[in-house]
Amino acid sequence: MAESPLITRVNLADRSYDIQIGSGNLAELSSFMRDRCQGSHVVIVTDDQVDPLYADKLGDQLAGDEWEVHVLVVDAGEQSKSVEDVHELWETMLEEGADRQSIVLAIGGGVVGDLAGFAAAAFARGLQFFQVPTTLLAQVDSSVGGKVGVNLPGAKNMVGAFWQPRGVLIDVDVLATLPEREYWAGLAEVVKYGVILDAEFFAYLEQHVDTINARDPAVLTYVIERCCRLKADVVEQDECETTGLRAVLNYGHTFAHAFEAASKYGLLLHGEAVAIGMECAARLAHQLDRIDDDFLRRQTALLKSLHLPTEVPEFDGDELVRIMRRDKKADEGRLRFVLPTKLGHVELVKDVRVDDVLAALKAANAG
Ligand SMILES: NC(=O)c1ccc[n+]([C@@H]2O[C@H](COP(=O)([O-])OP(=O)(O)OC[C@H]3O[C@@H](n4cnc5c(N)ncnc54)[C@H](O)[C@@H]3O)[C@@H](O)[C@H]2O)c1
Ligand SMILES: O=C(O)C(=O)C[C@@H](O)[C@H](O)[C@H](O)COP(=O)(O)O
Ligand SMILES: [Zn+2]
Repeated sequence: MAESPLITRVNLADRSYDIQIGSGNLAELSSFMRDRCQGSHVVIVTDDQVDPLYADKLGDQLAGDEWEVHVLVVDAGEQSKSVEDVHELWETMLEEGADRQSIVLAIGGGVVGDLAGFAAAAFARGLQFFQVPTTLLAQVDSSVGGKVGVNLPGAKNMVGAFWQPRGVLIDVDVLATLPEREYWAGLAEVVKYGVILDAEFFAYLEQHVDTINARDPAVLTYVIERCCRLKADVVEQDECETTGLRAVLNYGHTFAHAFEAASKYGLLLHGEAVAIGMECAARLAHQLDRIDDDFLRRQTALLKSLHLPTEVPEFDGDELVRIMRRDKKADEGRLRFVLPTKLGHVELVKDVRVDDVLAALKAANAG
């Protein structure tokens, strides 16, 4: 018999919600939603790869349980996280009769979650929203915490909102169909959680590399639950990144977002960019005498053992720095980076010198 799902709660006053993690629990989607929202009109947003695998059947499940269902399908991939795509979603939602009582349900990876969440946040000034994340990255990170939005060509996630879901339903079974590259990319955010918040979890990852690479369901369930809990603890204390605490979740992302925008979102997956970004951030911290050789060695080794890249592709360093100045953490154009001091602890560091950033980019490739 399947084990009962785990539930972890994100406590945010009247915006609190459950993250349910289980195996085979997508069968309970209808009751999961019914217990947590008003209304009966559901707009499912998914992509053209997840639709035939999961969203189509989940739509049938909901329709069979007396929900009125519309399924909106975008092209798979980062290019769909655009102003044009969200505009098209809004137009279609209007045509399909969506109103303030409608519910937006994202079924897919982080692209679908961020896009659908932003469509929900702004349509009629805010619709109820649920997440069914189907990539590892979305299960450990993007479906939790309420950051939703789209990219501009020159700046990642530049237009968006904080809009919490009513609930997040995670079924680890769906990871069985995830292509290897996408699975590995999700592991970058997993490693991030160990580095920024939990040295013991980092050591657990080091000790379980083989079972993680084999997608062992019990190990994955533990990993997903731990990441969701670590993220929820941060989000509960700084929901809208106002005190600076939430910025710790951005470790490696100042570099990562610059790589993604510089390559027009077409070269690296987000998780791959984060892995390289963490390597660069660690190199930067090492240059600034904030971490020792052992930290650097362990982070690089773990990333590599999980099939993640650590070398920076051919980019113009000055162009990367220009993009980094638009990072949402930048302070009037002055660069700020999340840098570690030891495994399990990072800090937001201001006034980092451009020469040090350029040197870190070079050092990532020298190691
Ligand atoms: N909001 C946040 O807090 C947050 C956090 C981290 C990342 N993100 C964002 O998430 C995005 C990346 O998300 P992603 O890595 O999930 O990429 P993605 O959404 O593009 O999904 C990756 C690919 O896997 C396919 N796929 C999804 N589930 C599948 C399954 N179960 N089986 C087979 N194929 C499947 C998709 O069709 C897609 O082609 C980026 O835009 C990033 O900025 C947001
Ligand atoms: O939830 C957060 O906060 C994060 O920073 C998580 C990141 O993994 C994620 O990529 C996020 O979308 C980055 O946000 P941004 O504000 O830097 O665009
Ligand atoms: Zn990320």
